[in-house]
Amino acid sequence: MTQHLTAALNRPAVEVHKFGGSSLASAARFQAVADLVQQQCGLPWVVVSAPGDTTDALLALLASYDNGDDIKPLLAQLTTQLQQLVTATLSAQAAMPVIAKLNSWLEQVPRWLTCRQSNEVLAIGELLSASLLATLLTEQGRPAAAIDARDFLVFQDTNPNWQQSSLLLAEITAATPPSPLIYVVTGYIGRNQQGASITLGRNGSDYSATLLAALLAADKVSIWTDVKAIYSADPRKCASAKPYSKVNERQACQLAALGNPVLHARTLAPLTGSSTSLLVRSALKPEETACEVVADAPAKAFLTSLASVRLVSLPGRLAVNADTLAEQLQSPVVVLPQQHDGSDDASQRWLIPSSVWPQAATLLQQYGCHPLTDTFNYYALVWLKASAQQQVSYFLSQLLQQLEVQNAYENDQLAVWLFKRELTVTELNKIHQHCVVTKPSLHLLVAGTGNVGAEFLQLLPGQIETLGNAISIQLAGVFNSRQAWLGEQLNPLQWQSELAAANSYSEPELLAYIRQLPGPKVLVDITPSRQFARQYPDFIAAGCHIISANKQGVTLPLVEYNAIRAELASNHLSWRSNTTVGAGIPVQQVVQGLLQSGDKIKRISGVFSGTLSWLLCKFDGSQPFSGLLAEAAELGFTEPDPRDDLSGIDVQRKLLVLARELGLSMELEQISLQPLMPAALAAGSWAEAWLQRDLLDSMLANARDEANTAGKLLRYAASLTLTDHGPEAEVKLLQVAPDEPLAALAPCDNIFVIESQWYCANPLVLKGPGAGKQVTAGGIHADLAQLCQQLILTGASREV
Ligand SMILES: NC(=O)C1=CN([C@@H]2O[C@H](COP(=O)(O)OP(=O)(O)OC[C@H]3O[C@@H](n4cnc5c(N)ncnc54)[C@H](OP(=O)(O)O)[C@@H]3O)[C@@H](O)[C@H]2O)C=CC1
Ligand SMILES: N[C@@H](CC=O)C(=O)O
Repeated sequence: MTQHLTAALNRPAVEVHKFGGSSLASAARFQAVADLVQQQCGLPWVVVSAPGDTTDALLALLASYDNGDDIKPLLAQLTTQLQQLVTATLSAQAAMPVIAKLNSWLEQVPRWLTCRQSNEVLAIGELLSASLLATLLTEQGRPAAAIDARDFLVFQDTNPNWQQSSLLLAEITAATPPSPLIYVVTGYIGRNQQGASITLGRNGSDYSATLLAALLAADKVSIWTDVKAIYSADPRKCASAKPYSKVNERQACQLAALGNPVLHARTLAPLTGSSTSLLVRSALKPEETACEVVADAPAKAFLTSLASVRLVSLPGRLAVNADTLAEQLQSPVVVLPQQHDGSDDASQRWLIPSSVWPQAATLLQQYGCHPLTDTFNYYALVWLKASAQQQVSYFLSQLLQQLEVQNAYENDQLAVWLFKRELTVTELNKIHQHCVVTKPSLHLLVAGTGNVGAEFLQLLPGQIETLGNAISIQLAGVFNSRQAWLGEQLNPLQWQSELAAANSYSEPELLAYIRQLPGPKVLVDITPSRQFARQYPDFIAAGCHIISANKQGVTLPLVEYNAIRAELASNHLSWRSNTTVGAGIPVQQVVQGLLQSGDKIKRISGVFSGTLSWLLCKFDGSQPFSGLLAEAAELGFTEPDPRDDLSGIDVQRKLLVLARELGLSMELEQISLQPLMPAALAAGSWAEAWLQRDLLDSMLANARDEANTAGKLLRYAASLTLTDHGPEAEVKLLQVAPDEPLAALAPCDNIFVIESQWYCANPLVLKGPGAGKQVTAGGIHADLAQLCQQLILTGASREV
């Protein structure tokens, strides 16, 4: 390869930009390419493919001619299509010479066909792209010249003739006028030593670009495509495919040799050993970071497939190697790793695409190589490993067995699996999750933005950061009873202003949005709404794990509660509700821990209401009870409607939650309840009840006086006892002696006294603040962190 041309051109930095057919499929996309070219610094060199599917249309024309059909209709259709492209892209005046050239090429088609000069026909698409783009750039004030690559790109057999090509290119640039020009070069075509046009095969324009870059000793080649990177797998099939920003050269070559569509096998060859960097960039999203192919990038994991291949067993010593055959076939030939089955079988196994098998068989015969056994047709999946340490795990091998893998070949760098049928997208995704370590990502939806919900959201950015190394939590929705702020990657710092500006929503709209979010996803219910909790089955069917601070769901009548559990089980989803009892105190976890480790719980009792604990601890007669109640509400201890606390229903619900944790099929009505408010306050709204607070004050003053007289303290207590006749559960106001465990509470404390087979004489006691927005929001985050842990351990997206 020569580098003299760059010196002769005396340009500070040389960049080659290649645009494929889909980037040039319409006038709008030509315009976008022209804009992109103009944004590049200096004088970029541009390599273009044929517009859209022009090459396919030309190939169809050739096939039609070979079949003896009349080509006129196809030719007329193509002529119209290309002329329209030109007129839609350029002004009338600028279009005229381009149309004239196009017509002259198309008019020669019948003659070329007769003379069997099919490559002349195939060149038309690239010639048009170069001419059209150069004219468009010039029209926009950036003088450009179209170059037919056949004027300089010369091949000897299948190899470029570097010296001749370099000299010819220098002559072209020397002959152009001195004003600075952007050169737009045709991809895909060249000339052989005899002067005949040749084409460079599938994705040949990429190869043209790297050949040109080598001739120019360019600093950089950008391959502009419709994808933004080289992915761990085909992103159209694998939802969790990872875009890589750097891919090492060895693996890029391997991928190309395996027929991966992003890079052509020969694309990389001209740059081997040079300092030219190769970038894959998205023409649709040019602002996104490019993916660079570099020599020393760490290896990554990839999964790539060959849809229909022949497995060919050949003798150990061969007169031809796989690379040579691949070159001749212009198609991948994959050498399979040896199977270490203990035999001394020295034969080689190659995979050859079925589409080129007839030619391959003929070539092999010419080299005197005869397949040892019959060849078979397979779908092949290849895993390029990120390191030699990556092995086929137990779970992966189980999965492969389930999918009826026929043959498996593995070495330190890759594993190849052969199947009798093409794998489905779901199957591919499952294998991908085992082969490519991806950080799970969890979509989070938050319902309820009141007292506790706002605190939860306030803590969220810190939690996202804390858990960020192992899992990516993406806020995907925040809503209350009025508005919903929905979107896949919301900034939690902006929830207040964004929600305030958000629209109202309907339940079907919300569900439709959630359904289309990729899993895993979690709905965090921080509302007090029973109606909302009744919709859990819909959210679960839409793929959501559930975290409830809302006690309504966990205390629904058994029929509904069991239906939710069944829906969760059939969707393999979980339900966490640790804050429904004891706020941040991990009561349910402790109960579950004891049960799972074989203990038998006999009784759970204590003070389960933070609000009532706070009120009764503080209630010394210096102010009416209702005065303290207003303070408790202000501090965020009370339920949204404080009568849920005063009526004892909140504690009754908590006791039911614990009973159900113990596996008891209980209903709320089975828990006897002594309210801590007069019945008259139950009617109407809370505002109306508040007007009758004197009744409440006098009831509590009386109770306090009675307790004082007995030298005791008031505590609102709950207990669940498992007796031989079944469970007994009650919630009531107690007078306790100052030396009893329930007496020694700080305001707002909950206490849970657990008596079990193991904790018999000396019960297990959990104590701490049982209400308040901070501890509750913290408790919800603990549930979220546990869910994340579960997703990390099980490989989140395996739940797909
Ligand atoms: N405070 C505490 O110590 C503890 C509280 N909890 C539970 O936390 C939950 C929230 O309490 P808190 O924050 O004080 O309540 P708030 O009344 O302050 O806030 C409730 C929020 O839920 C929203 N909401 C109500 N109904 C719906 C619905 N159908 N759909 C969507 N959103 C709805 C409300 O919307 P809008 O703003 O539109 O009215 C509001 O944003 C309750 O279930 C409570 O029992 C659990 C443990 C401890
Ligand atoms: N209002 C409740 C809040 C927590 O569940 C209580 O006071 O315990």
